[in-house]
Amino acid sequence: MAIEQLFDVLPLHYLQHGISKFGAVNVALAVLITAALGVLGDYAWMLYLRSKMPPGPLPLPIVGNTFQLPDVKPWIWFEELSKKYNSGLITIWIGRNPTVWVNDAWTANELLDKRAGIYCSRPRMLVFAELGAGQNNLVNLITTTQAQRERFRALRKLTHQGVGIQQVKRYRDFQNDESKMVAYDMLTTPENYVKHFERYATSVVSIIGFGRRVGDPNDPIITEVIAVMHRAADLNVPGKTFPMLMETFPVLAKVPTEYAPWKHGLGARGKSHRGHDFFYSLAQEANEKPGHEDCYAKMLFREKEKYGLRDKEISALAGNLFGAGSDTSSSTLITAILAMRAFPETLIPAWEELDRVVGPNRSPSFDDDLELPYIRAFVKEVFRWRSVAIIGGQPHAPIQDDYYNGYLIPKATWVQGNVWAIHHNDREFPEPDRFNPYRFIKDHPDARPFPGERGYMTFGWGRRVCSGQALAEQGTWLTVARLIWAFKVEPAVDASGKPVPVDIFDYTNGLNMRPEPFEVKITPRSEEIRKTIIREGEQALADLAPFEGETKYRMSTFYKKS
Ligand code: HEM
Repeated sequence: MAIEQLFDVLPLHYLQHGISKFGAVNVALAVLITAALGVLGDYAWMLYLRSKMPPGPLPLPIVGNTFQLPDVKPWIWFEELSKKYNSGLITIWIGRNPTVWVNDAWTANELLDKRAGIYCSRPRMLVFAELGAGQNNLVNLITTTQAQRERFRALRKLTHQGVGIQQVKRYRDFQNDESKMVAYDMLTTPENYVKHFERYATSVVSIIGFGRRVGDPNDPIITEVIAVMHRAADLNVPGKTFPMLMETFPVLAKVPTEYAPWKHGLGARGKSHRGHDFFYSLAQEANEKPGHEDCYAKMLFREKEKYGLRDKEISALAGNLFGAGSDTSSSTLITAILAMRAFPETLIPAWEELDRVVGPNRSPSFDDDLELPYIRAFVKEVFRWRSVAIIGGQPHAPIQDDYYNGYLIPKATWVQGNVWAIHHNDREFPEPDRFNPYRFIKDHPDARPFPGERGYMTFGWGRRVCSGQALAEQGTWLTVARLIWAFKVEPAVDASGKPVPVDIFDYTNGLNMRPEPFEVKITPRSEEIRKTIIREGEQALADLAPFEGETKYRMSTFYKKS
């Protein structure tokens, strides 16, 4: 577009030549007039597009709606706007980029699922992709050309060979064992429940990826990877501090980081994508180590030639397990604890069901699933109530101009599913902030129609739906069922003996959100159950022994914020 090109085509020597020939004042005037005309023309183009696109607040030239964005949690504002304009789709201009927000389950289903062939691409993303995980990483891959689509299919196929529906059934035993370790660790340090969940989630993907478990909750791989994920999740929330100028003027991303405060330390020259080297090193280390022949890293090296895999792709595929799988899965479990603490009445039918079907002498396993419909509903409600990927992960982008209800959605527009609004609509979920598993019990008066068989949109849509969904659903079922079976979750008490309240709205501001730290009292439901947890935990630890091992690599030595 005009303005962007202006920056690209104004080499300095032309300017110097112009000044010596026409004088500084005249050149300055000419530059000013050209710039003003450029801005005007550009704004006219923005307004023209706006008249065709879904409704939304009036954008300003160059900055769009950026300075109207709230300081935190813009998804709540988008939900309000969607109600105000009475439209499932709204347009928000982040700088000069129009972004379309889908606030309604039926519209999301219509566009992102039913028209999956059109909405299968990602837009160009400076912050998340080019300065972050890489635009050629599967999660960010643009699929507008045939060659890109073929690469996407190959990378996605390889991911499915690691965590596809059939594959994850093979992981049930060790995933179950790691989940038993959570219950076991909760007996001694229940106050560290967040750490136990992070260890569990990281260990599961580490075993899958590298044949190596993560046994220590303070292992730097947990803290370092999750810290990077939180930073990426914070930086990518559209807001006044969102480095949106770069998305509008990609040329700004080329300015050396030390002179570019708007880059927030991203993409330091010569250090960009260093995280990749870390994951490549982990994968190579696993590949060279004897044993665990079926781990994902070894599979990637085996398939390297067949798929023409570059080192960066191996690194990205291996890294995605951690990047996409550890923070998301652990945050979901923290939400489950918050729900148990804030809505204790929902545990009573769960305990009744578990006591009837499972009893105190063993913990629940997958084989019980069909006989535990309320537990299944409970887990679904955890996914719905406070979905971790609150704006549905990365944006989709249509590969051609598309129309919906007469509105234009131009090719390559950011189209983002507002999962908050979708799961918060009281037409589908009456009293949406109330945690209520009965919404997912068939024919129950609290159940409402919802597109798709799962009843929630926590894992995204269409061809970009989360590759790790089966693994995450399986692991969340196992761990939530076990936690309910094992523990009472009650208010913590302060020094004066008063119960410590919790706030069900007090969540972080990242696009992967989790509850802010809260205190809670977690104790075994009975002495018999406590003994079972110990017995099963000791057995699980013995069964997990073949996965014990150390890595010599640390993320912090590869990936430095400048
Ligand atoms: C509770 C846990 C999880 C949640 C809520 C979640 C959610 C999501 C969402 C919303 C997306 C974007 C989908 C879209 O663009 O429509 C996504 C993408 C993705 N997720 Fe997950 N995820 C979870 C766990 C995992 C795990 C455990 C893995 C792998 C081990 C994983 C791997 C991926 C990958 C590779 C993509 C990119 C797919 C693509 O662009 O083609 N996720 N996830």
